[in-house]
Amino acid sequence: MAVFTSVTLDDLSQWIKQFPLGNALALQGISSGIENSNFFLTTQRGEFVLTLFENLSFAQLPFYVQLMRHLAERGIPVPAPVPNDAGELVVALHGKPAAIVSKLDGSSQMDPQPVHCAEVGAMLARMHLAGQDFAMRQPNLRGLDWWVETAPKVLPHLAPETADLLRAELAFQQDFAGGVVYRALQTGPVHADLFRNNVMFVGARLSGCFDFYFAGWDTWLFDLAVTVNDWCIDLDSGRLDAARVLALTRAYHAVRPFTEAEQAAWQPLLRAAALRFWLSRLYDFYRPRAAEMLTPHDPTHFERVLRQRIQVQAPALTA
Ligand SMILES: Nc1ncnc2c1ncn2[C@@H]1O[C@H](COP(=O)(O)OP(=O)(O)OP(=O)(O)O)[C@@H](O)[C@H]1O
Ligand SMILES: N[C@@H](CCO)C(=O)O
Repeated sequence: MAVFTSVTLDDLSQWIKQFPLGNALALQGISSGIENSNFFLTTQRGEFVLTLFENLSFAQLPFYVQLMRHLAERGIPVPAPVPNDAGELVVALHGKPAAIVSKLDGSSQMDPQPVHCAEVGAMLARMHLAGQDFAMRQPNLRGLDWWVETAPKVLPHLAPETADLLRAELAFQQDFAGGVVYRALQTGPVHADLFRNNVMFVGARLSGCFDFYFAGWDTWLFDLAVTVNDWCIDLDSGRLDAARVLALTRAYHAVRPFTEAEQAAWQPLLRAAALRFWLSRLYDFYRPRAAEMLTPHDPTHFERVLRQRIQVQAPALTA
């Protein structure tokens, strides 16, 4: 279980009084996350999720929780943060920033079919449009600057040929990000981590998405590339599955049509999205943190995905 900070019902008995939720009745650590300490929390008012943020500061958090509130108010199915009596969405618990959000119905679809991918594509496009009038700005903290800063920390651990791939891809991405095509891409607040395990379904209907704690200002296309690189691939080989790619991208396009620059940038951004998670997984793998139980994600998966995106042409965005 990835619970980095232990919390008991006793710890909550006074703390919960600042929220309009009644008494805390049950608390259960959630095993699946790797970034934060998450708990299912039952109170007299219903079921919620309590998150203690292990890496994010009080200064960084308003962006994420306000974005969730903004999207929830515009009908995007995301967890709504619960304000305390002072109107605050983030409050200290055991010295760490913490938030309570509504619990979504449904369960993850870990074997997605085109029908699920279409739901995800349409929701992502609606989310991008709904974020257009969000007033706060925060960069994607796992964007290019972070890649440049992090690569030297993991390179010494890699075999020479793997290190060459990382260096070459980073150089390619720096070059691409400096070009006219990249600068023409539409930007806004993006989720940036919309993997299968961050979306809920009830049957074939998407019931919500969560885990906004890697959200930030970035290109909409990067968000789409992150999503496609998880939802539309064969997990063993990293290969794209054309039927799922088309279902997801067409559903997105139907809500928010792609621009010419986006079509030109598609393959480079699929590579960028693979690099981003390869790097973060390498970083987590070689610099593990203490947790009660933690299984780090496999970095070689995204190395395979990156090699695939370099070698194999992806289906065109509006084919
Ligand atoms: N609002 C919610 N409603 C229902 N379940 C939730 C909600 N938020 C989190 N969960 C559950 O908690 C689990 C872990 O949450 P989350 O993915 O946010 O953790 P994390 O540590 O930030 O993870 P990650 O490894 O994906 O970055 C999810 O897989 C999901 O089962
Ligand atoms: N989605 C990330 C984990 C952090 O949310 C990964 O698969 O590496």
